[in-house]
Amino acid sequence: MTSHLEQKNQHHSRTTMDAERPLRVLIIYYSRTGTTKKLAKVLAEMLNADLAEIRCDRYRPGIFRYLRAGYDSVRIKLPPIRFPPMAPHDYDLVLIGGPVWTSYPALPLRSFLAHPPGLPPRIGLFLTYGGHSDPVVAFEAMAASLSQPVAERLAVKAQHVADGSYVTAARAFAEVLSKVYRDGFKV
Ligand SMILES: Cc1cc2nc3c(=O)[nH]c(=O)nc-3n(C[C@H](O)[C@H](O)[C@H](O)COP(=O)(O)O)c2cc1C
Repeated sequence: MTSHLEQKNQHHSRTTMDAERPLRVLIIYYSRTGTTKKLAKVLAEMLNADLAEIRCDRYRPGIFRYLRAGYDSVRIKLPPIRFPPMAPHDYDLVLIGGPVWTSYPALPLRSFLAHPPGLPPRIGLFLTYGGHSDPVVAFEAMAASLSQPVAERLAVKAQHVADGSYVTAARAFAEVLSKVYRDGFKV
C-alpha cells in the first residue's frame, strides 16, 4: 500500500530537469545499538530510499566494546569497516548518518568518510546523540571530510528516538529534501 507520505513524495520527487523521474535516494548509516538505524529506516520509508549499512565488528554491543569505542574515539583510531557493494554515485542524493561519539562522528563513520566511494554532488547528513554534547562539532567534522557541500542536516537525541517523537523531525527533514529537489537544489 502506498502511504500518504509516499504519494506526497512521489509528487514532490519531480525535478525541473526530468519531470518524470523520481528522486533516487541512498541512506548510508552506521549504528552500534540501533538508535540511528531506527532513524535511517524511517527516513528510508519517507523518501522511498535504499539503505546501506556500514558495519564494524570492533564495537558490537556490550559494555567492554562501549568502553573500547570511547577509548578508540578519543585516540581517533579508525577501525576496519564493511560496506555493501553499492554505487552511491548512481543516486541523486545520498544521506550519511550515525551516532556522535566523544563529540565527533562515530569512528566507523569516520573510517567511511576517510575513504568514501564515489558520491553524488548532493549530500545530506544526520546524527543521533545522547545530548551531552552539541552535534554541530560532529556535523562540521563530517562536512570537512566531504568535497560536496551539505544540502541539509538533521540531529535527533537518542531519547527522542526512544519516545517516538523523532518521527516528526524526520518527516520535516524528508519534506525539506523533497521540496528542495522539486524546486531545484541550490547546492
Ligand atoms: C563511545 C560513545 C561515545 C559517545 N559520546 C557522545 C557524545 O560525546 N555526545 C553525545 O551527545 N552522545 C554521545 N554518545 C551517545 C550516542 O551518540 C547515542 O546514544 C546514539 O544515539 C547511539 O546511536 P546508535 O544506537 O545508533 O549506536 C556516545 C556513545 C558512545 C557509545
